[in-house]
Amino acid sequence: MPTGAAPLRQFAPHDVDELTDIAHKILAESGSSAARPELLRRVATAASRLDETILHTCRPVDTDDGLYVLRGLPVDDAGIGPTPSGWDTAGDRAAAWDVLLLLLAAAMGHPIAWEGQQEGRFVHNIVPAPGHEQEQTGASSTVLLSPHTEDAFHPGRAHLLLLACMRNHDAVATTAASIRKVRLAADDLALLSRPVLPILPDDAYAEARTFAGEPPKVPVLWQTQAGPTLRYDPAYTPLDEAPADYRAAYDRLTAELERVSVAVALEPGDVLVVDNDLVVHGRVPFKARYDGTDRWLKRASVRVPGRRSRPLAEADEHGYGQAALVAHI
Ligand SMILES: O=C(O)CCC(=O)C(=O)O
Ligand SMILES: [Fe+2]
Repeated sequence: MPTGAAPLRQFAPHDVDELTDIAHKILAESGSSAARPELLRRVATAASRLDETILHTCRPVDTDDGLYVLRGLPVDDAGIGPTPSGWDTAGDRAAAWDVLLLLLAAAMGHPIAWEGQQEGRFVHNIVPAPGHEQEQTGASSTVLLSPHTEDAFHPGRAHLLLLACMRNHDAVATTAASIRKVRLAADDLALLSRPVLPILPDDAYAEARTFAGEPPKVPVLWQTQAGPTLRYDPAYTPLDEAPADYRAAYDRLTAELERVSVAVALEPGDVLVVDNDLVVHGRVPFKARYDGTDRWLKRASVRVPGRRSRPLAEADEHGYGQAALVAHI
């Protein structure tokens, strides 16, 4: 089974019909999947009336894997048209899936967007883009996208990340590693729970990268009643500024995350739901085709109201001037 060790949650056929019918209806009423307030309101109303069995399938992660795959929703490969050559040309392509993903997101919490990323869209298109092959962003391909917490630099980052697969002919895997499977010595846990280094904004946020304020130092690990959570993005963490013992502990965490990492090769219609407090995700390297048949994911981010999985001190962080737009429902 290509999803590796990811727990699979299958939608029943009549749940699939309900979700796709609602998505098409909302899209027809709204004319476009661009998330205007009216569309978000329609999605919220529809999400609040979803069938109990759908809500049960979309329940929070309930294993130490920290993730699951939703399966059963259809993708019409011919109908969605060619894979766009970049997020900026995606526009309304596969728009019914934008609505579908928002509907699932709204069933789990509040969908969020970022003013500074993909023009404030609530559903991002993740496709390999010419000229970006080597970046540490979703647009890359030839490099390993190293494991990271999504939007780790920001206190308003998502609690859940939803990755929906439109197309993946080469079965390119998303990687995922859960902190709940990691084994570390008590000394390492203690050291990594101290605020020693900042996490800087990633390359997807051009404006935040020029922010003048002092970068806040943040802990990598945090203990909650349910177990540890993490905030980790080595590609944007200035590790050479830390003392040697801290760096060594960080390296041991990295090695452990590698040890427990699973590869999830999404199939069209799969929706990978990742708990962003438990799991770091990445992507294996691949060769982009640039012929309209490339791998194509859609991504939504969710905040879960009332969750206590993070240090209270995060409330004082400036977030590098970036604001999360929350679709309050
Ligand atoms: O391409 C993937 O599988 C994951 C990319 C990624 O890190 C993201 O979309 O946040
Ligand atoms: Fe990511």
